[in-house]
Amino acid sequence: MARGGRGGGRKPFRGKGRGRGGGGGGGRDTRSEPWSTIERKNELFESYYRMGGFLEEAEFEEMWTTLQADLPNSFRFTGTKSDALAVREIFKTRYIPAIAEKKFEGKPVPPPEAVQAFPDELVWHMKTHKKVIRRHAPFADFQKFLVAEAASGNISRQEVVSMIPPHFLDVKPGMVVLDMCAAPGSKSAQLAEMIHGDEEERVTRVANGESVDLSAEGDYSDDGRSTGLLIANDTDYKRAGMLVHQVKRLNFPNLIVTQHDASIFPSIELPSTDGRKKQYLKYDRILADVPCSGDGTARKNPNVWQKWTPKDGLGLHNLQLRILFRGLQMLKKGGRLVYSTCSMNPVENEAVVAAAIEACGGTSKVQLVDCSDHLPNLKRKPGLNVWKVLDTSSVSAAGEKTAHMFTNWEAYQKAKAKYEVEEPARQFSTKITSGCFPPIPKSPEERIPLERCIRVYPHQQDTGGFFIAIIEKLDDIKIAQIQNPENAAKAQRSQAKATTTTDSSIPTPDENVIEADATKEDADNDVPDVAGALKRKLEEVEEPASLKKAKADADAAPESTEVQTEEPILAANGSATNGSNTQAATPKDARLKPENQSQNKEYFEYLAADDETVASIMDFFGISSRFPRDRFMVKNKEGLSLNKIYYTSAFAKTIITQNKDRGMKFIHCGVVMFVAHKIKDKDYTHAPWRLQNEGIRILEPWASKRIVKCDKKETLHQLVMEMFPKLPKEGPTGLGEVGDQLQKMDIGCCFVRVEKDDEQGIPFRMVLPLWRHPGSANLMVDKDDRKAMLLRLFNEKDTQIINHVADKAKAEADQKAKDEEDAADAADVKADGDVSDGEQADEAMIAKEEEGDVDIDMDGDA
Ligand SMILES: C[S@@+](CC[C@H](N)C(=O)[O-])C[C@H]1O[C@@H](n2cnc3c(N)ncnc32)[C@H](O)[C@@H]1O
Repeated sequence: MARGGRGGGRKPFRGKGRGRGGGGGGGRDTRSEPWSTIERKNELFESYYRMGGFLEEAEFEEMWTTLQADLPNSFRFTGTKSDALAVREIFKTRYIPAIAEKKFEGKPVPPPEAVQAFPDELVWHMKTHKKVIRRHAPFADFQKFLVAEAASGNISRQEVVSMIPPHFLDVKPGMVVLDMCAAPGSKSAQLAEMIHGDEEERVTRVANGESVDLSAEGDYSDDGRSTGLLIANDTDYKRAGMLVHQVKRLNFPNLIVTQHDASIFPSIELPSTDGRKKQYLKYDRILADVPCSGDGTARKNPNVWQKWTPKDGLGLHNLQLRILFRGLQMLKKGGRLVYSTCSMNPVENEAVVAAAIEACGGTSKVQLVDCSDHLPNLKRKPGLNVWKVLDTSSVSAAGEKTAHMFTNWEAYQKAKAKYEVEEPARQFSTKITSGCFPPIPKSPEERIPLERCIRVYPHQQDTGGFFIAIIEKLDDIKIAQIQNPENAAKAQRSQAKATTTTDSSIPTPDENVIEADATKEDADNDVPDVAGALKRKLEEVEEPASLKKAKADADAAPESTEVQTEEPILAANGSATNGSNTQAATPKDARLKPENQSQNKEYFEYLAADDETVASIMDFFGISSRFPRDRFMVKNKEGLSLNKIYYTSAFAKTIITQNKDRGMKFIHCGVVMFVAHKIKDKDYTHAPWRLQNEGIRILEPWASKRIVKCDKKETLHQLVMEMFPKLPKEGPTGLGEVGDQLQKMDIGCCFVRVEKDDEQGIPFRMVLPLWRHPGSANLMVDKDDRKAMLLRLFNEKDTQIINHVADKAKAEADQKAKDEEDAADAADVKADGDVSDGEQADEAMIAKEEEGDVDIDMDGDA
């Protein structure tokens, strides 16, 4: 990835305020109690999974014990494969042997281990107890490395199971990918890496005039650059903000972030090819990592233990179905969609997949892909073909709840209808639809092979629980109306009533109903043995085979109705046309108007290809004319190059330009490439713009001027450790080969190139921006990133960064304070008030300087 120089980049996301790291979007962790004190018990939750036919008894016990245990920490090495492998190697050779030697209370301490499910040892987990980590130096060192590399973006802490779905999407560079529910963005990051591929290496070779196969392993036809695009979307305002924060650090110009309800995700318009007919974007790959109850995250989420009810899953089924269906609509023919949840509940999983396939017109239109040979080391279980639906009912909102387990739709309807006659006040969930139950195929050919879905249970490889379905689109699908459960409930009631009066085989409530005292309060406190009650009393509602068969035909008809061929959800004038889910979508949501964008609008204005500012920057750095000049963008309404200039891929530009006035909520796009450097005397340089860590690697292969080579590791060490080292006009600089080159260079920004050098222990190529001042030079890398570089490259943990300018400023401030002190009555004046906070003053000043907010002293000599 175009990560600026492997040391730089913006202040990265440090995980604060994160939701579940790629886990579910359902109940979030809002705990105030310490996790260790949370009682990992919920009778209803346990009963459902114990008795629902998921696992054999012995295996269930193993699964349940694992689910109650803490989750190991896990992380993956990120970025392009070669960079990720290089950082992994540092980690393996430097930290693992030291940890492996340690003993705690006489026993060997388990070191971090590579997770075998993933290739190339790029994913690791660690089960070591905090107590041990705190007490042992090798762990503390490793922890420091982990934190520094996570901050620099070379390591991403992510749950193991959350890393699985992108692996099954089979993304290639050049593909157009939509991540429908993307926040906080850990899977988007994986997808971006896949779309990016080994772009940098190819671009460098193309720029050097080498002949390169630009179609091998993906589409790199844009002079070695990947032509693909990732659209990462989330409907939630706050979480979308987190998503932007997370993806910004990827420095990926082929990325757009949107904020829409995925179930009515707008159709994105493409430029017309014949001048008349409108065309809409279809995706090669779609990830639908939908909001879910998150019961697979129980190992780190107390809400699951404290609040789980069957209504969580039932309440989400319809939204999940609508999101999946919309995804399938927008998928290209031949394209692949991965549907995933961090729930183990079939109502949110197999039921959603089956209902969506039926709504699409069956397995001739969309089909589950058998991926049993992919990620062969991933332990998994097949998807379910049979399951039960658990519901609770009560006679009043706060009243005692009764649990019911239904095996099919008819049984549910009959039981409910009977209650309506005998106990009308009893309330069932309004969310149960026929789609919550296992599908009944009309014929063997139409059977949906749900066993191709993938279930990952916690005990299999010491993770959370997860579900993945890989779906391929075989043919175009018509738009269907997916019923809203509230509306469906009315229809169900009348239908069920009719059935009640004619069907003598209706079981009595006693046969159907689990008379468990599972009141909400009880579930939280001293719950009676519901599992026991279930075992003793449960007689699931099964219909006689004859009745089942007689009804199969009627039942197999999808509850959706085909209404018309596909039309865009968002028309050119911003008003909604008929979408897949017009019943369920509020018209207000769908009818986005262009004006809606005026509030909190992000502006994306592209500069003309012959923009004078861009031309002067290109000239200053000697950028080849092959580098595209029409992809630079600014983010102000007037389209002026004032402070920052961003760069996007060609396709991102096409999408933004074509759709920004159609009501699309684009909330992020573009990698910051240049920042205006506000200097006192602009005559010093004709391009007072700074290169940015974020975009530097995109530009550097095409540059022929302002390049400084750093060949020696000790010079690199000095540049990293010292901010604003002196650069005398002549004579020895003390900055090695870099100083010699800088002496001959005018004021302004330049590229510092550091080539990979195994002998010297430089594990990968780096490109860093440096500002050459009149009397000093400074790498434009912030303090934290400098520290991370010192640790990564030189194994230095505690080296202090020297800041010559700040030291000078502090010395001056100290002097001023002292002068004031001398001048004042020594007994009354405390002179260190304002100026004693040297560190703070330094930080503020450097931060301002790095942001370009202050005028730099052009004599900048330290
Ligand atoms: C399971 S989380 C996604 C995790 C994410 N894929 C990752 O790996 O970091 C589900 C996300 O769906 C979002 N969401 C909920 N309802 C949505 C909707 N109707 N449309 C789009 N996103 C939605 C939630 O805000 C939440 O961020």
